[in-house]
Amino acid sequence: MDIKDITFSYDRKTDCLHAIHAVIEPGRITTIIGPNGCGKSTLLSVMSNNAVPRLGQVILDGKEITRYKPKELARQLAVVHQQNEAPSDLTVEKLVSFGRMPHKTMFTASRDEDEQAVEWAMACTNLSERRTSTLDQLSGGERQRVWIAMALAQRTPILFLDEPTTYLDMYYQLEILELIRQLNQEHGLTIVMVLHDINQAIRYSDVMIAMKEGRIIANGRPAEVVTSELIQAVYGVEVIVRQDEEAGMYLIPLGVGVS
Ligand SMILES: Nc1ncnc2c1ncn2[C@@H]1O[C@H](COP(=O)(O)OP(=O)(O)OP(=O)(O)O)[C@@H](O)[C@H]1O
Repeated sequence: MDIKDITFSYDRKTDCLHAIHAVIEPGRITTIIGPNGCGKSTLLSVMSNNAVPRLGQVILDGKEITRYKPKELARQLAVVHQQNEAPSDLTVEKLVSFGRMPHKTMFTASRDEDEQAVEWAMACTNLSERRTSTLDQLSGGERQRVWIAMALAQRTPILFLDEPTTYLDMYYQLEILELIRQLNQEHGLTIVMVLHDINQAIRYSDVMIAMKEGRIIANGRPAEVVTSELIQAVYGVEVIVRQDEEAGMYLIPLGVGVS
C-alpha cells in the first residue's frame, strides 16, 4: 500500500494530517505510535477509505482505494476499530459471521466457505467454545477477540487494528499481540496497528511509524525509530533506551521533559 502525500481535514479549515507519505510493506507488521490526537486513527481511516483526504492518494494493488467498491475493498482489508458496538444479546458465532458479508453475492454464496472462515476465525481467537455465548456474557478480553475474529472471518490479506490492547490486562494484551504475530507469520497477513505501549510496539513490529501533530517524524525498523531523542521530541518524555540479551530492546520512562 502506498500512502502518497495525504492531507486531511475534518472541517476543511484545519488540517490534521499534513502531506503523509509512507509505504506499507506487504507481509510485515507496521505499528503507528504517537501522542493522543496526533492523527493515528485518522490516518487509519484514510488508509481504509473511511475518510477521504483533501489531497493525496492511497494506492492498493495499483488502484486508488477511493475507486474500490465497498465489498471489493472489504475483501482486501479488514479493520478492528478502537470502539465497537453491537447488541449485547448477539452470540459470538453470529457476530463473527457478519465478517462474511463482503463475500456474499446473489450468485456465489458458498455456505461451506463461509462456515470454514467463521470456524477458522473463532479457532484462531480461541472462541470456538464460546460460540453460543452472548456479548454481555464475555470479559473485555474475550469481547476484543470477537471483534478481531469478525475481521478475520473477512479473510483479507490486510488487517488494521486501532489500539487492539486497550482496556486489557497484561495477560490479554500479550495474548492479542501473540495472535497478531501468529496471523502475520503463519498466515502471511499484512498488519497495520496503532499501539500506545512503545515496548510492545518494539517487540511486535517489523516497522514503526512515529507521528506528531499530523506528520510522520520517523519511519523504519524499531531500532532505527526508537531513540531517546525521538521519544523526547515526539512525547516530551525523557527515557533511557536499553538493550539486553533476554529482553531485546526496551525503554524505561524517566519523567516528563521539555518537548
Ligand atoms: N470526527 C472528528 N471530527 C472532528 N475532529 C476530529 C474527529 N476525529 C478526530 N478529530 C481530531 O483530529 C485530530 C486527530 O485525531 P485522531 O483520533 O486521529 O488522533 P489519535 O492519534 O488517533 O489519538 P488517540 O491516541 O487519542 O486515539 C485530533 O485533533 C482530533 O480532535
